[in-house]
Amino acid sequence: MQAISPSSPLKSLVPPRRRLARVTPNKLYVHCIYRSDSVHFSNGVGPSRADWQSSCAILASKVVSQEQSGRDSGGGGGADHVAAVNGHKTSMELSLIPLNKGSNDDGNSNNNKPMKPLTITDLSPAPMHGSQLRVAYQGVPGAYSEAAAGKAYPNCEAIPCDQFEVAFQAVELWISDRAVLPVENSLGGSIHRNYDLLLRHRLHIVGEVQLPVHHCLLALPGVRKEYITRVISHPQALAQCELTLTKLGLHAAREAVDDTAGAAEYIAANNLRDTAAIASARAADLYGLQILADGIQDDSSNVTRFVMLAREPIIPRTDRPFKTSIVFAHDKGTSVLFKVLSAFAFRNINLTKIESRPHRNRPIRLVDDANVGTAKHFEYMFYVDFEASMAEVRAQNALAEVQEFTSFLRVLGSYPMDMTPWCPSRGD
Ligand SMILES: O=C(O)C(=O)C[C@]1(C(=O)O)C=C[C@@H](O)C=C1
Repeated sequence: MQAISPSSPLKSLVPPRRRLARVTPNKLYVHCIYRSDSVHFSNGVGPSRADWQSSCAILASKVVSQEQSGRDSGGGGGADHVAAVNGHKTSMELSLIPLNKGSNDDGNSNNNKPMKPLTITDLSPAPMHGSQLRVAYQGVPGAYSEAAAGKAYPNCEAIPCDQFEVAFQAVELWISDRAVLPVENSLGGSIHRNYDLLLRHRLHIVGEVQLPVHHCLLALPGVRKEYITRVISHPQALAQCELTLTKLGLHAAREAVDDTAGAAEYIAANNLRDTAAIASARAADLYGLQILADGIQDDSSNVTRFVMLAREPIIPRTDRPFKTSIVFAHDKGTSVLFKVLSAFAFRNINLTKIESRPHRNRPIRLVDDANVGTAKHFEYMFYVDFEASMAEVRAQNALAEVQEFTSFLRVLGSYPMDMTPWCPSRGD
């Protein structure tokens, strides 16, 4: 992986008004896997389930034809599979593979010969500016996000950005091909800011990586622990090392900065002899700091999960384990969350994560009760990750059912799960 200059992370790229893609309340957004844009349906009277179904029809038709042949040959299947047809039982009419009406290079007519089927690479286009994939991340070189970019795309050009939002913009404005974004850590929990940004922007999750995070306490050469009055780092890193810092006998003030490596760079640039940074060993190398303490995370199996974002979704597959991430807001009614979750449980779809965030556009729901007055509930956006590919009929049916109980539903992405063996190690 090649990193670009430490001193110049990308800064905000467009005026704020253009930056924000607002989510309209009470609208149903469902992402159609085969399109670059999102399908946008009104959630008023009329189209609801049927709309979502037709947006998935192309996908369903392919899967159903496979399912059908499996069943015909005694391959099993059930009610779930049949329902997935979404009224498009004649699946072939929706085939994605166009017929080539022209001639081939020899001048021979090849009418009605199917062209080569589309592959993942067709829909996940290679960069236009050369062979190297450009991957935006928040922070400066030496940040864990840069390491995650390298794990996800080993030969990429990593592009530092000063904020998470800038990493999104870098992809949207074609400065970068992908963004890598931390979403949760085993000690610190969810990175809420990024959940909110996933909703505000229209990028697609195309992959995930889990990165063991191994923190070091860094200071200028010659500085001893006793001189340290301040420890600076990313808030997540400070939280991940809270207990160990105390155990080390450091009674220093904690101060949050934008990223771990940026903290190291700041100490070096300002020759701060009373300040230490929590960052990676690679950051120590890059900025000429010494390691005062190694492996200071409160748990040795500290791990951060990152997602990769792109302008286009990838085609979901069934030949390897996939995960799908969705976000929804529930509709009126009782036991809605229970009903939504059971749509997955009934189909044996494992949920790996559920997260709720305030519904910014509609923060409060009023529930009138003649006897006791008006109850005010908070409204939420629910983010759910589940272990299935959107190419699976059971996943399509689960979402069709979820849609009945939700006022808003969007598929953030269906992507291969990170299946690399788990080995807590130096995460730098
Ligand atoms: O500051 C960095 O080095 C980052 O890449 C950010 C970040 C985060 O946001 O969680 C990434 C991984 C670690 O959990 C700590 C910090």
